[in-house]
Amino acid sequence: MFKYNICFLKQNDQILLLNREKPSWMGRWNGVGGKIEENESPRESALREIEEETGIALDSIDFKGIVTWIVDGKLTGGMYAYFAELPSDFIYETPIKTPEGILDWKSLDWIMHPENNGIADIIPKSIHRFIDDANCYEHRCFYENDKWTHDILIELDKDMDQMTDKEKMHDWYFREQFRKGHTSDNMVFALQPD
Ligand SMILES: Nc1nc2c([nH]c(=O)n2[C@H]2C[C@H](O)[C@@H](COP(=O)(O)OP(=O)(O)OP(=O)(O)O)O2)c(=O)[nH]1
Repeated sequence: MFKYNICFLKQNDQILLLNREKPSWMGRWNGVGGKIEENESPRESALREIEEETGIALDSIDFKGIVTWIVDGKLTGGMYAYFAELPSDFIYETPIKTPEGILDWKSLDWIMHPENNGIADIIPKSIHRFIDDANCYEHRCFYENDKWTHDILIELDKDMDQMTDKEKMHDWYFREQFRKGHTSDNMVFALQPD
């Protein structure tokens, strides 16, 4: 249903980030990830994107929920979020220049620094949920006139990750969020068809 995934790989107190060569977040640091291809589940897509962008082949990765974008009151899209902790003795030397951008390990202190303007908005706000919280959330990010305004956190059911059927996932998302009162008649859904 959502078209993208975003993945955070952690080792000790560092996260592997990509300084992006192209939009979105061009020139800024973000997780690795990309577009979900047809006939691919969000998880399969995340594992493929990680391998394509970093060369790291993982067997397992944790689903952490979704990040959605509400732009001028419209739900315009979103991405599935994944997290993996790499063993302390895994050697991955950076920086690495790739066609997607520069890969480098960034410390959590650097990521969380209040004066850091070089990073995708959601990361300092949500990275600790991805790392430390066993629950899954929708991280709903609100933008007005191209500017971030605020975000809200809504707990999700981990089962969402098991749904490979896009229509089922779509129905489930809207039913769950309505049930919990997290959508309202004046919230407009403007997701583009797959
Ligand atoms: N489209 C979009 N992607 C976003 C936003 N915020 C954000 O973190 N992302 C993430 C999701 C993906 O991990 C990444 C965008 O992926 P991409 O367009 O490079 O997809 P891709 O690697 O499959 O690229 P390509 O094959 O089409 O060149 O950025 C946003 O506001 N819009």
